[in-house]
Amino acid sequence: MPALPPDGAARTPVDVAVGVLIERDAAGRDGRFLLTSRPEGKVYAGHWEFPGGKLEAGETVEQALRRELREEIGIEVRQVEPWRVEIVDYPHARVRLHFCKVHRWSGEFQMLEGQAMAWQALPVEVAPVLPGTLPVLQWLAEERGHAGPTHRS
Ligand SMILES: Nc1nc2c([nH]c(=O)n2[C@@H]2O[C@H](COP(=O)(O)OP(=O)(O)OP(=O)(O)O)[C@@H](O)[C@H]2O)c(=O)[nH]1
Repeated sequence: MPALPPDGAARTPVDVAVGVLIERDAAGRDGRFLLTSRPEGKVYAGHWEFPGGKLEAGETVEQALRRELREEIGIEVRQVEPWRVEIVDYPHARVRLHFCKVHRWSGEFQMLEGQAMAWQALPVEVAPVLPGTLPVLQWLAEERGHAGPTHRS
């Protein structure tokens, strides 16, 4: 009988679309970015993350991102820029995170799932941050030439 693959390798990743909403200053430079807290009742409740969620059957990353941000924070995304893809192994799931930058959206923010929102710069002040979010803070730090911690430990 063939040996079973180790646990992590056996788990097919779940695709997740994640939006990194970024404000631009008057000179067009990237400024603060939006974090939201995970609502009660979800795994990692209270942890801060970039808003998003799992792709539904047949959806593209962009379609899922538009739907999730409409459902969770009440905005219409106007433009999506695919950025990086990262696989993270959690005890509860293996996820493939499709991080997209979003610079243009419309509508008023509404926290439709009882979350909190916070516009943040580096280092991030809200805590705790979801583990899967930490690489993104590192990428933003590299892009922005930010030295030192990216978040509170
Ligand atoms: N939204 C989001 N999810 C992330 C990030 N980083 C990260 O590891 N994840 C993981 O990706 C998965 C997203 O699932 P979710 O539970 O938010 O998705 P969903 O809104 O479709 O929820 P549901 O399962 O209640 O329908 C979770 O396992 C979450 O831990 C992030 O920055 N943002």
